Amino acid sequence: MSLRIGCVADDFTGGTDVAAAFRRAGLRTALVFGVPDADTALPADCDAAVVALKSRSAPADEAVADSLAAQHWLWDRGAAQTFFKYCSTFDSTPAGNIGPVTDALLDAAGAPLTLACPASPPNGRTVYQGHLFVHDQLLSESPLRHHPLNPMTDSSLPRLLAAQTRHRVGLIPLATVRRGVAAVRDALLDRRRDGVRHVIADALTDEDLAVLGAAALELPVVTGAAGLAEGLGRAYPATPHPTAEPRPPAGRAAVLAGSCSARTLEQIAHFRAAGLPTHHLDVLAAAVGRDVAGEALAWYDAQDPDLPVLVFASATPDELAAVQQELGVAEAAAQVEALLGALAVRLVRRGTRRLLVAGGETSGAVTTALGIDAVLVGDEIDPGVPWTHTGDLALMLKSGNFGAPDLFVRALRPVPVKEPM
Ligand SMILES: Nc1ncnc2c1ncn2[C@@H]1O[C@H](COP(=O)(O)OP(=O)(O)OP(=O)(O)O)[C@@H](O)[C@H]1O
Ligand SMILES: O=C(O)[C@@H](O)C(=O)CO
Repeated sequence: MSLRIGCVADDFTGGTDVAAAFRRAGLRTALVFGVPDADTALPADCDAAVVALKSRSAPADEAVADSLAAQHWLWDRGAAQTFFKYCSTFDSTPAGNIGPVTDALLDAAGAPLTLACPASPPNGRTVYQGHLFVHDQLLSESPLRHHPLNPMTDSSLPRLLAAQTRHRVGLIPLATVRRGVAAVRDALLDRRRDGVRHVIADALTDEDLAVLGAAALELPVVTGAAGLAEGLGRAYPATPHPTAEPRPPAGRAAVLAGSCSARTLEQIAHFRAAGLPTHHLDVLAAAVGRDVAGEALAWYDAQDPDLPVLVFASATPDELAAVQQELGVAEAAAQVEALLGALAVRLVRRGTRRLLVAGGETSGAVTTALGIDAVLVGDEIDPGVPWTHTGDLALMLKSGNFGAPDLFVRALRPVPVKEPM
């Protein structure tokens, strides 16, 4: 069976988030890491595939080239429709690549226009009169105004997008969305007659996104975050799947954390408070040649194999600043990513079968070190945080701020071993 929908996501954990949304909508979904090639094999019998790139902060020409390569690969596997997934907080700058990538995907598809909506109501992201809200605050008044890479100081999506494309940008307001699918389709035709290429739509709820998804079913290119992906996925007629869903295997369980976000730090504290074993990686010691990975492995070998373990480099803002001051930001990140990647390989060799990785960059380092290029998306444990499967390994890639504080403990509970009949 060939794919029905293909998705290009601009980062790894965003890819995981959107893949979970397609699966929630009833589509059997694969997640592919990095630009795939002819040898990249998809799990059998998938309706949707998400190619997760690392293009969010990349220069526009590089992001365009990678996104087009992914789109062609997805077309070759039957995906007639392309969904471009960016962050629900529209992370980008005036020199950003959301506009250029969307224009390139539209040009390649020969499509006149696209529907765009980054709303993700379960995460508090809504769009009203073209303005993006984060919970009860405008984007530009939310903590995202201080984002280290892309400070978001404007909430107007039409203005943000107009700065990134030479084409016309328009809006479908909430009143039209609330009139239903036919009204949105009519509005799309009107905007097309007016020469608009990027049609931003308001949405406050999952029901609004279901209306938009149904109205966008025939568009070759649709863009947004996980909310619209789920709406679109629900508009596809259900198909039966002969292949059984994989379950997380029994076997040792471990967390590798490189994310320093507040939520990850809470999750680590919760794991420790639950009495489960944790081990801290000393990044400065690794930088001066101490065998920090070897020490971590010796620690792992000494633990009760029935308990999940957690190995972390994650640091508080003050600790992080001190390490970065000593090593430089890039060198510090490279040390951490090399350590966690090498550890992932050695833990899996020693029998870890459920591996939870915290952090987008960290996830990239771990999947690369493990040589994993595609996984099948399985049970979602918290919104946007599913188990994924490859061979006899279950992998969970967690975005820094995703998941409840007790996620690590809940996700890594022992898997009941089936009684023999
Ligand atoms: N102790 C440390 N010292 C210096 N750098 C660290 C340390 N711990 C982690 N890092 C670096 O911090 C960065 C964390 O980014 P990562 O993307 O993994 O997490 P995140 O930003 O919380 O997640 P997301 O991208 O999903 O929001 C990584 O590059 C990691 O190598
Ligand atoms: O859309 C979101 O907020 C997330 O999937 C994400 O992209 C976080 O980096």
